[in-house]
Amino acid sequence: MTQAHHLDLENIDIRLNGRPLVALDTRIGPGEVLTVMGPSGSGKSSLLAYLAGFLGGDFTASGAVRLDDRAIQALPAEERGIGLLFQDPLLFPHLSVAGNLRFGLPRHRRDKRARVEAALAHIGLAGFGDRDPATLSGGQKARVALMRLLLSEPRAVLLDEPFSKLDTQLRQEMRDWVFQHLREAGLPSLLVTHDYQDAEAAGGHLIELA
Ligand SMILES: Nc1ncnc2c1ncn2[C@@H]1O[C@H](COP(=O)(O)OP(=O)(O)OP(=O)(O)O)[C@@H](O)[C@H]1O
Repeated sequence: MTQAHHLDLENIDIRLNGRPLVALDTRIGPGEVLTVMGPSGSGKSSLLAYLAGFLGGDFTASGAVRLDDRAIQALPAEERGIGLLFQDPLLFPHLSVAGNLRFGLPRHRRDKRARVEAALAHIGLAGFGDRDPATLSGGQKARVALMRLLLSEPRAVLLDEPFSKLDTQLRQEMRDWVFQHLREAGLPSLLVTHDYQDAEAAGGHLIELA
């Protein structure tokens, strides 16, 4: 484990046009995954949007979001230190695979080339650096997306249905792979999913929004 981070969600109260939508008070420790489930419209995406810093205008929210004891709920999204992983890998089509990974690296990092090479080897894609991301398989794209996220050195991660577009076998492999990496990186994570097997593989607490 390189570093240990923790995320505190203190008395979070999200309302939509004044009506209570999400109420939550919990801590996510280093390497832990909190799974959030619930029916369509119960507020899962709104919770992620609040934590990430882009909740829409019809919503109001109160409560503190502390990342490593620092309140971040008033910071702009890019200053929060939170990484996002979505359903689609969202690789930049105009960049090579290596270019996508390089994009994740903080600007001040030196030895970028060596880091990207090491990252490619780590995800089993040594020699794939010059490839167009469109030529990768679904699983390869997903691995590049997670590695790009980890290279950006987030202090917490939000995952929004990250496996839902993968077929059953790949889904199983990817969930184990992703959760293992998040654990090893000591990152507190929040997973939104409709799949109980995702929750089981995540291994942490589960909350269900009503
Ligand atoms: N930009 C928006 N402006 C106004 N209302 C919104 C907006 N986005 C979502 N809503 C409403 O907020 C409520 C919660 O939506 P949200 O997307 O958070 O639910 P969800 O649990 O993520 O649903 P799903 O599982 O379908 O993705 C719903 O009633 C939805 O219609």
